[in-house]
Amino acid sequence: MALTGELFIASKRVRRDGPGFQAVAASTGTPLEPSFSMAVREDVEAAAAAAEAAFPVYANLPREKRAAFLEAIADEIDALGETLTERAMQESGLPHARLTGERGRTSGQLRLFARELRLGEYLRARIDHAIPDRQPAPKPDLRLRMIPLGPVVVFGASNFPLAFSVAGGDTASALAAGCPVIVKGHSAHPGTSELVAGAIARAVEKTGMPAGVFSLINGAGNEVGSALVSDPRVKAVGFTGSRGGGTALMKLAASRPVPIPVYAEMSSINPVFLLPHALEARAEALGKAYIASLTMGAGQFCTNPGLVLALESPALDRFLAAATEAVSGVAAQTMLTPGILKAYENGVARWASAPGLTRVAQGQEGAASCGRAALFTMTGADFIADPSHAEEVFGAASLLVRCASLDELLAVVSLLEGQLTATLHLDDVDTETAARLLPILERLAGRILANGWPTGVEVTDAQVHGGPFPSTADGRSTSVGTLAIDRFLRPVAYQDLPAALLPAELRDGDAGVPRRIDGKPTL
Ligand SMILES: NC(=O)C1=CN([C@@H]2O[C@H](COP(=O)(O)OP(=O)(O)OC[C@H]3O[C@@H](n4cnc5c(N)ncnc54)[C@H](OP(=O)(O)O)[C@@H]3O)[C@@H](O)[C@H]2O)C=CC1
Ligand SMILES: O=C(O)CCC(=O)C(=O)O
Repeated sequence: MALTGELFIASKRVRRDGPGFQAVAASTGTPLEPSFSMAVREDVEAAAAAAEAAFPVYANLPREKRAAFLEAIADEIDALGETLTERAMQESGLPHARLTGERGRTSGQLRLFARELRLGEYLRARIDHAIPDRQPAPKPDLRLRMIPLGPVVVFGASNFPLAFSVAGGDTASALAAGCPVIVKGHSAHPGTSELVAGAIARAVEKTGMPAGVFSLINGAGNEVGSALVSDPRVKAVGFTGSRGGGTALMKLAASRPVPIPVYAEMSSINPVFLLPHALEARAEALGKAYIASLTMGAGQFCTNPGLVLALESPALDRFLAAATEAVSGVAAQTMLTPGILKAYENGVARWASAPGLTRVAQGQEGAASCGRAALFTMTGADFIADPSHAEEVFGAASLLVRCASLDELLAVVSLLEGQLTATLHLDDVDTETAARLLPILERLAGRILANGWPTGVEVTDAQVHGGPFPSTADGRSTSVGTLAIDRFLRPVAYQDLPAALLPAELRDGDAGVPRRIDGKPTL
């Protein structure tokens, strides 16, 4: 399937003359064909106008039609097979097995949202019947359901070119909610983006969706993304990337005449707690597993274990020895972009020159495009003196904080910012310590794990991939799992409306969706 380098406006390919840009092979820096069009202001305008025109039609389609559309996108992505995986490998430098898995995750989550639409639970349908003779005043008839917000802008993420990009979780959940999507493609993988956009455009045609339900816009610099977030027709934003980028978009969205929500997933260091008995029982195995999680995908996961906390003990020395040995054997790995590599190297250099931090191990040297894993330690007391070292270093570098007591460990935790995850390694005998930590971790993070590692987010109904700022912009939400649909919905109540005007799910009789009627759950 030949790439054309075109944009997609209202599901149609559009070429822009003028300066374009090329992707580069992540491992060699060699430019890749073709040249990609850069969007101009009128493309933003056209995409927003088309999304706005499509919205009332798309939002009011029967849920089954939207479900069939999502499944058609999934089928088209699966059909791209190796063509998609190979281009994503070239552009991202990520390995084949990882991208094959990510392709399956991408089509799988589209199908999961199709199921969510059929279930209809997300509508939160509620009916409170009128009580005309209630004293001292009659009770009105009230009925509630969730409706879509309107056009959504999604920023593709560099580190998940499939599952968090053009047809990733943000797009799948927004389309499921009934919102047209305009994707701002990531400049690191324009070919991958074009292949996936082509799949969506074919699904639009096959299932008869309004064309404006999807656009893909590329453009370097911040101009195109900022113009999209500022457009009055856009009603919400999904973003995965840097803290700087996410907070800039939050400010922009909040300063619009009509502010809109930005669901940005930004930085997280995912603290891991090695509780004493678990550490004593399996220090070496934990040390090895830690480094495997840390270095997966060159550490370019927002869920990677960037901070480990434990109490001083001989078992901690055994853990560190195993982790040190494992890091030393890790080959350098290609990083996503030269910019991300440079930011990683700067972060490691910052840690290496900071008083109180010791670099205890580093991975093997590699090619110029590769990042070297690195492991640092410091004491709890030094961390408390300068908690700025808790800033995310995006890549395979991690910091082990050796604490003199549980109180010191708790003092370190109190200095941490909001996190996507917190992990406990524990045995039965550690339960009391874990119970002390748990309420603190609930306030800190969106997902709490026991005896596992945070990388690799399962896409399910009960997943939360979110957390307090700065891990995300809004800790009340998740960007993975079916609850992600909530970000793009809002409730509307209908008071005393005639049945003929009510949406089908709110009429009396069997509506085929779970509802709460006069306080009682049905179905
Ligand atoms: N926590 C996480 O999940 C992730 C964190 N990162 C962090 O981000 C760093 C850079 O990676 P990258 O993926 O390029 O992330 P960025 O945040 O730099 O960029 C992500 C997207 O947002 C756009 N963007 C960024 N800032 C603005 C702005 N101020 N206004 C409008 N649009 C903006 C970019 O557009 P354009 O390219 O056109 O500028 C790009 O499309 C990494 O080194 C890492 O620290 C990266 C990926 C995931
Ligand atoms: O660990 C995962 O599967 C997801 C990680 C993620 O969301 C990210 O790195 O941006």
